[in-house]
Amino acid sequence: MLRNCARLLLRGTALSVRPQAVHSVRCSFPGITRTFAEEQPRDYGFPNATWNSNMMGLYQTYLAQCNGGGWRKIPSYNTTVHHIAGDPLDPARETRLFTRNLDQDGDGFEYCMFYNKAERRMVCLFQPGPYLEGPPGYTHGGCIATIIDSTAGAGAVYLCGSVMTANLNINYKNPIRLGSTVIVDSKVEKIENRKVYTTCHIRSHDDTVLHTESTVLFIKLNV
Ligand SMILES: CCCCCCCCCC(=O)SCCNC(=O)CCNC(=O)[C@H](O)C(C)(C)COP(=O)(O)OP(=O)(O)OC[C@H]1O[C@@H](n2cnc3c(N)ncnc32)[C@H](O)[C@@H]1OP(=O)(O)O
Repeated sequence: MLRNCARLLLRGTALSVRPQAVHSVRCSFPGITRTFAEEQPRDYGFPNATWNSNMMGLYQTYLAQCNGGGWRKIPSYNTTVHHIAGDPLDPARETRLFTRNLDQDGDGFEYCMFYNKAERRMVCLFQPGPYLEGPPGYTHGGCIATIIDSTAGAGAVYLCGSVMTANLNINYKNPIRLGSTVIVDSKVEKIENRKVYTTCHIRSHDDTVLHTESTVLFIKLNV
């Protein structure tokens, strides 16, 4: 049963999304204007007005490396597919991805991801919002664990297909100020049968501060 649930959850999180809510969103930034078709689910990995200048600068830097530089931008939706035969979830029920569960842009997890298959890396540009507070003014450790798990998990999924987190170890080195921009950099180091070993570091936007170092073990499900 647990295994089936895991399959359903992770199959959904992998590479496709349920075409669900109707969104009509316009994002305008210097050089970037996008209007989303009504029936298209919103890709939350595109800039919005709450992104600070460091977030925008890094976004443009990674985006530039998507043209022949080995990177590609990963779409980010607010829900996962669970309309699969035998799904124990009620198909009529709305679910939301934990990291995309707030309605107001900027309040919670603001992030976008870029994937480099050759380097087995998934990089997440992350700007924690005010509703992720732990210590006054700083990001809650559980939220930091979440963005590590999500980034390393996405990297494992893009390389290996459906996986489930089995173990997550974090050394918290320096607190992350709310509203700042950090780089979550994960890498698949080793694959042994069903076990996918990853490392993940979080550094400040300018690479001067190491916030966390971590290892995450994922177990492949569809083997
Ligand atoms: C694009 C979008 C991407 C989104 C990414 C999303 C990231 C978020 C991911 C999550 O949040 S997942 C939710 C949190 N994780 C869980 O709830 C997992 C709960 N645990 C389980 O479901 C099962 O324990 C698990 C699927 C991980 C493994 O159960 P299995 O029955 O499939 O495997 P098994 O126990 O036989 O172990 C398989 C191998 O892994 C090893 N293993 C399992 N758990 C381990 C562990 N904790 N530490 C070390 N090794 C472990 C185990 O020893 C064995 O090694 P060997 O093949 O060498 O014998």
